[in-house]
Amino acid sequence: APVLGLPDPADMAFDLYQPPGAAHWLGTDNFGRDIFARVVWGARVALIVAIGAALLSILIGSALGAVAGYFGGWVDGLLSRVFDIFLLIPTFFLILLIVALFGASLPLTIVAIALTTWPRSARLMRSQVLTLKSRVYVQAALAAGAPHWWVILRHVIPNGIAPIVTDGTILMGMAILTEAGLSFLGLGDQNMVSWGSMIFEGQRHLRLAPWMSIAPGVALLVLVASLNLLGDSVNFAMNPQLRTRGGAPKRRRGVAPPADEPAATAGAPILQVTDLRLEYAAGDRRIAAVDGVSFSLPRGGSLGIVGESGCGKSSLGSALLQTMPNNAELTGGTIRYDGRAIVLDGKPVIEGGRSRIEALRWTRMATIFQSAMNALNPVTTVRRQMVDTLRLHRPGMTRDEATARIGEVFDMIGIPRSRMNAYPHQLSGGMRQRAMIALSLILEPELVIADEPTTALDMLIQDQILGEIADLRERLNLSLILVSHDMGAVAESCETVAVMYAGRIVEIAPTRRIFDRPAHPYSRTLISALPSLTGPLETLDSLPATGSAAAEGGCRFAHACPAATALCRSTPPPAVQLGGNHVAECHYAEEFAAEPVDAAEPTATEEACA
Ligand SMILES: Nc1ncnc2c1ncn2[C@@H]1O[C@H](COP(=O)(O)OP(=O)(O)OP(=O)(O)O)[C@@H](O)[C@H]1O
Repeated sequence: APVLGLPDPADMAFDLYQPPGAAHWLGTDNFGRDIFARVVWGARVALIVAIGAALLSILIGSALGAVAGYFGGWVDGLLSRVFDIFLLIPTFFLILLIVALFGASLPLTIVAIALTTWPRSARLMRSQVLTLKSRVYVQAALAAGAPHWWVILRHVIPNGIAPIVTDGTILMGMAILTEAGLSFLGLGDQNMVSWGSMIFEGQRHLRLAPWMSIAPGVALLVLVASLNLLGDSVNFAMNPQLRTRGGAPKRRRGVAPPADEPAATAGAPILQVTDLRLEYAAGDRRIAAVDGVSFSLPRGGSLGIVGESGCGKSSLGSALLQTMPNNAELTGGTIRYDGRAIVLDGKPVIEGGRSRIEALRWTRMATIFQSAMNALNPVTTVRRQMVDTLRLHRPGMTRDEATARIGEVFDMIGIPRSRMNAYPHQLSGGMRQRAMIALSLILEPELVIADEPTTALDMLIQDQILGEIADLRERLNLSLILVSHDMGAVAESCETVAVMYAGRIVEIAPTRRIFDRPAHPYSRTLISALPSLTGPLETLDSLPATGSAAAEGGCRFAHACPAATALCRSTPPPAVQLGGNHVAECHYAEEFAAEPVDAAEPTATEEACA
């Protein structure tokens, strides 16, 4: 108010009960005091109470909540009872007691509000910490020798604070309303201008000067509503996931099936992808994660998609199933399942009010996720999750029939039936991944998309699981897409290999053929990086990070290619057909294909392919 040059809120004039006008924007009260000046001064009291009470409440609540959640056991039991006791104390009663004992003052009002609201922050922080403490980065910090207080301060509180800060803005609103209520009752600090006391005075003169109570009432409403909106914005700003993935899966605008679409033809590939493009919105940037991918998978066939981390393999997998995050968009391309379009020009095909992919997902096209621990619901038994999936798609199925079907799939995957009622955390990593495979097969799909199904498992279990997938594929005549960064794993399980680099399939060929005659220098690098079974140990060359040559118009691998020429740097390579379903995007594909890769020693994979 002093900055705005407003009159002193206590200044009295002779213009009593002046309605709002040019001289007094919000009018004057029964003593001729300027209401606008008093509303602005009142805002100061409201904000002091709001910030003071919320800060105190969050500080006490977060600290005690973090300790309770982190240490658990009797510490948690004791502190939780303390939270409960404080939650039971009525704020007004406590303040009445304080006013009676110490007299009314603003700091005491702040302390009283904080004393009754901190358990709210404490409970919130406790539940955050209960989840966070089992995270791997917390375990890693402890294993590295960090003391508990450091782990709480450095890892637990910063990761759990976002919802508490958001709740803090709601606490601020509550504190303002409580202070206004107290002042209304005459229990506030009488030396300060408060909206509550203004409303009280206003209601006594309501007929004569309604503006006296309307002005502080509206100010109260606007400030509390603004704080709630601020809470939403703080949450949005502190949680990057809300900006990218937040909310329910996005409903994407669909298209009707093409009028001239032929009926499903026998012998059509189970999956046919043409020029598929997927982009992510990351702030102002667009990331073209899948940049014109085409391939075709025959029924019962198997395709391995390999490439380095970040080349777009998982994005391609999610585009095929239409399970992309909300910041992803298909910007073009067609996907046909069994001859019928499920995506046309980047848009999902809708038929009878439902997208075709929804009708196919899990029943005919299933997926095996990368990390079974994240994919399986931790608070539900494996059997329960499978029963739910079965009954969702087959509503007539009884619980006993569902359990019998789960038993069959468990036998097939090699998990003892007795483990059906286990929770995911009670299973070993390999068993959990097998349970994930069982879940993907429960509805007898025709096509399975496995995204790095053996990551995080030891070599022996990796090998067993890949062997089981290959075996199941043969027994059930499944079609398989295996996404992996491991050329060897793909060679063991798939008939065809597609090598991806910077969002494109740069080479695709039957497995034996790509190992014998790789025609793209990137595939050659991947193959020569496979360990030799009998040769001496070699130091591997590393590749520079994915380049931006594509943006400049050349081959996207040119910056890392030992054989790149001026042509590679200036002109995008054509898709060179090398015969026998072998295609490579390289200006010199024919020359490379004529040159065997490293004939000296058989690699582990070559043995597997043989
Ligand atoms: N949700 C997202 N928002 C923004 N960019 C993303 C998102 N997910 C992936 N990307 C980017 O898209 C590109 C392709 O990522 P993708 O996860 O598909 O690669 P990948 O080959 O599967 O890698 P990895 O083997 O490590 O899983 C990368 O540049 C990645 O940073």
